[in-house]
Amino acid sequence: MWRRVASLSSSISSSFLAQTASRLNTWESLTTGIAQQAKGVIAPKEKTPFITFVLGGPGSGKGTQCIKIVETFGFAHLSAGDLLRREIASKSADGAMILNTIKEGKIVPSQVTVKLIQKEMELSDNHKFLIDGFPRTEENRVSFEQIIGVEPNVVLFFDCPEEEMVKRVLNRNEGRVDDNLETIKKRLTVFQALSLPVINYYSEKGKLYTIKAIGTEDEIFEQVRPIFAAFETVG
Ligand SMILES: Nc1ncnc2c1ncn2[C@@H]1O[C@H](COP(=O)(O)OP(=O)(O)O)[C@@H](O)[C@H]1O
Ligand SMILES: O=c1ccn([C@@H]2O[C@H](COP(=O)(O)OP(=O)(O)O)[C@@H](O)[C@H]2O)c(=O)[nH]1
Ligand SMILES: [Mg+2]
Repeated sequence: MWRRVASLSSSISSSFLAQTASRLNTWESLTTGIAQQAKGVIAPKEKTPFITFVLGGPGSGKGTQCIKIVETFGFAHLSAGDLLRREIASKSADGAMILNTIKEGKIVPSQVTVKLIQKEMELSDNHKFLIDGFPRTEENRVSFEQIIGVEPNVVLFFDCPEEEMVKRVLNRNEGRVDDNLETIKKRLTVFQALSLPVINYYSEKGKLYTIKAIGTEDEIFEQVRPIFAAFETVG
């Protein structure tokens, strides 16, 4: 956990601090609380974070492929939808609002989702994060950048035909309140209107990797594998 390095920070030489200053900037907002504990010295994390956003319509196979990426490349998997469902289950203050939003296929306010993601990142021992199903709107994206203070290294887009996504969601069988035809239709409209602009943004930034999300799970993973393999080689 990156908290533990806070106590070491006072013994780190100033030249080391100078060398790592730009890296630390990326962690500044995430580490603010910890930095304050360390007598005003910003606590370095052991490694620069490597962030992947995993995007795609409902049922495009994001979660399924994330499991394979975790197994093969050792990322921490943070599913925004799972974090929100956990809030509902824990009967937190936001639980009822989140449940209604999910049933309607709408998007939960950015601050709520970003706070949950931030907490998970802080608690993780890992520095490689797969953020699954987020950001879903431009507002989500900007909010993450402002609150967390970092941008993704890689953005995966699972590109899947609508009729295939509908078929998969209706067969998902996980007892989800949003896996019904009425909600999925709303979700597809929200995806087109609000999520595609985020995907286009990262395409223009040269960070987008588009995966043709039809075929078997293994066939799809063979498109995903080389993307991360290339980053492993670079170091
Ligand atoms: N390549 C695939 N072919 C057929 N079904 C798939 C494929 N990948 C995932 N599924 C199934 O489709 C459903 C939706 O997949 P999931 O990973 O939950 O998608 P998402 O997280 O994008 O909504 C699940 O029931 C999953 O088992
Ligand atoms: O950043 C997020 C992620 C999810 N959701 C809500 O949670 C639902 C389910 O998201 P999840 O990623 O679990 O769905 P999937 O795409 O995997 O079917 C979405 O339709 C939204 O209502 C949200 O508001 N913000
Ligand atoms: Mg999912």
